[in-house]
Amino acid sequence: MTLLDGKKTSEAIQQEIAAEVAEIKANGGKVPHLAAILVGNDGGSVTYVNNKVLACEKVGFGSTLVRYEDDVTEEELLNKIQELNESKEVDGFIVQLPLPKHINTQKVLEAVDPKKDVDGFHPANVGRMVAGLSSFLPATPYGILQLIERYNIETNGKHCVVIGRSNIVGSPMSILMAKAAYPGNATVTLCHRNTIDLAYYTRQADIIIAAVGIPGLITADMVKEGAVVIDVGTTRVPDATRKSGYRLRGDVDFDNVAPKCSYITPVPGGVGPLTIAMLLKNTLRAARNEVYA
Ligand SMILES: Nc1nc(=O)c2c([nH]1)NC[C@@H]1CN(c3ccc(C(=O)N[C@@H](CCC(=O)O)C(=O)O)cc3)C=[N+]21
Repeated sequence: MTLLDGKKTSEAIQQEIAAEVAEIKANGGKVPHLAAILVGNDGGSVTYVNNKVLACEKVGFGSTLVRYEDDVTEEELLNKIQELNESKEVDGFIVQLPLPKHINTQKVLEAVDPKKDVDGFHPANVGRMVAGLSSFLPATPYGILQLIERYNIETNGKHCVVIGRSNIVGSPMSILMAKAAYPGNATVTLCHRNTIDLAYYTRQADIIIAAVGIPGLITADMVKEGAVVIDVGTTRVPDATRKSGYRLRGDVDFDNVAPKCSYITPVPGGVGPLTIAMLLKNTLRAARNEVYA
């Protein structure tokens, strides 16, 4: 069993990005700049956004964090998005999800200029991805592709079972793994909450990608010997022995599943860190105008 070390892979990617930033600086060019909009004080969201901002500093990007209280109006958010769309300084930006209930998330995501949509959530980028055109790939699926590629994991003709159909992970992942490309060329099954007998599918899987947010959903009896298991879940569960009061748990029962696997991602230290690295990569691509050239 080989651990897919997301931390190490993420650091390698961030070093590559830092080297490119140094080159941009040496040539007197503009340093890439990422902005993030964060609404509310939820501990998880605050941590993730802070990690993104810290990662920007580490690779030499500029960064801006725009914070609002939970009672921000949709209009205020849309005005800020307009300002960021027009900003000469900001190359790409994200609106951290989830947003409060009184805000129409789809309307907000559609207000982002697709050229600055480094989360890849705008329908224009989703459509371009599906059509096989150059687009911003959502950071988590993009990170999973990087892990597969950098560990030289075979995907051609393999049966890949994706669990979870979210717009940000499961759905795009299923599309990307079926594409005529590497990583890709897999036979893909997309399972979700309406799937009858999930284990029937997972037991046939060469590659399992679990992205549902149910801790420990995937147990050892559901996994074929030698399978590749990628765990996207990062659910906070109470843990009195930790200073923070919680710990992160994945969708996979790691201790019992890992011995059966050829490759497996840990949680934390698996897919999560890649999400940050690929957000930076997308920001670099935005700054270079690579996607909509
Ligand atoms: N507009 C938007 N874009 C996102 O990309 C986005 C979002 N909203 N909303 C929430 C989810 C979740 N997400 C994670 C990012 C990093 C880790 C990550 O780095 N996790 C570390 C642990 C971090 C910790 O200690 O909490 C790990 O797994 O090792 C996890 C989850 C991005 N998301």
